[in-house]
Amino acid sequence: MTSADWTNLPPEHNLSKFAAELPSIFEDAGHNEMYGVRLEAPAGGEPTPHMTLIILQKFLRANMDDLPKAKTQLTEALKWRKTYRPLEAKDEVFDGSKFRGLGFVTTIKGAKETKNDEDVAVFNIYGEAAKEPKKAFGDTDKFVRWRVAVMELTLAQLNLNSADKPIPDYGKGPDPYQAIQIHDYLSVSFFRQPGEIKASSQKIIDLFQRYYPETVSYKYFVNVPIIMQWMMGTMKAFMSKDSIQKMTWMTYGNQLQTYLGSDIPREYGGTSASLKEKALTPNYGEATNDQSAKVRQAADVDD
Ligand code: HEM
Repeated sequence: MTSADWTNLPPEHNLSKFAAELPSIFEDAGHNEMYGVRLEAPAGGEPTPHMTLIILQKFLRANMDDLPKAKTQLTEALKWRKTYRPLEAKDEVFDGSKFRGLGFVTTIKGAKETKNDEDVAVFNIYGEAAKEPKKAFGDTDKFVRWRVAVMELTLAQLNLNSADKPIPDYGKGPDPYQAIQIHDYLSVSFFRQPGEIKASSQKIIDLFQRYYPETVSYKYFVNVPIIMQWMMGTMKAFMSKDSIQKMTWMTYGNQLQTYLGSDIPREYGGTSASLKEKALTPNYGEATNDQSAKVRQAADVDD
């Protein structure tokens, strides 16, 4: 079955049933925008727009196809977006002295574990932030807002509004509208995790699980010193079984090529430009590059 079949979803399919419930969900949440996409209920005998179905599928998959649970999660996520206004975080100015150098969004061709020609990849250089944990993590709310800005920038790069990637077999195959996530822990070494890191990371893990289901495919943790690999065990306690299965950690940066191929930034031994040269970042109040501005514009949806 090909993506074309999404226009002929049978009414008894869970995605069709979910789409039919959208009007009541919108009314309950008072909002209908998700990741920059205006969700649309089926109307006038027309099929539900492809991008709406892709987003509904994320909520269904995160709930093992349980429709009532998916509906509750979508409603909560829409309510959160209505008040938190995460799209606006992409345009806000963040304190560069706290966050510059910690989050980058780029693209990688030929990643070995995904089926995509090109993937959007988000790099979080948390090893850098751990040198002075109070700076980036001391104010949890500010950190969360910045991390949400990085996430929304990542989702904007996925071009969810273009619906140009095929969705195989009623959504049973891999979802191509997902990013790869890399955490870089270079030069970190703690025997105990500082309290502010623990608080901020737990908060964002919980928030992403609730409001950004199925938006990340594979997660790589690089430059994890052997002495710190115990942390994997403590982090796993906060994560779903599904996301644990898609995580890989490694001691050295250049091991990333084994999974993502050679088109990775130079600092990981790849052939692509370094993150500082090529990647997008949130706004730190300096002249942003044109590409960043364009991405922000493309994802903007009026409320
Ligand atoms: C000590 C320095 C560290 C800092 C500052 C740090 C920071 C963070 C933050 C802020 C998150 C929240 C998720 C996100 O932003 O995407 C996170 C998640 C996570 N961290 Fe760390 N971390 C550190 C060390 C480690 C180590 C040594 C490991 C073990 C390999 C580890 C494994 C994880 C895992 C598995 C997650 C969950 C990722 C997810 O569900 O997306 N962290 N970390």
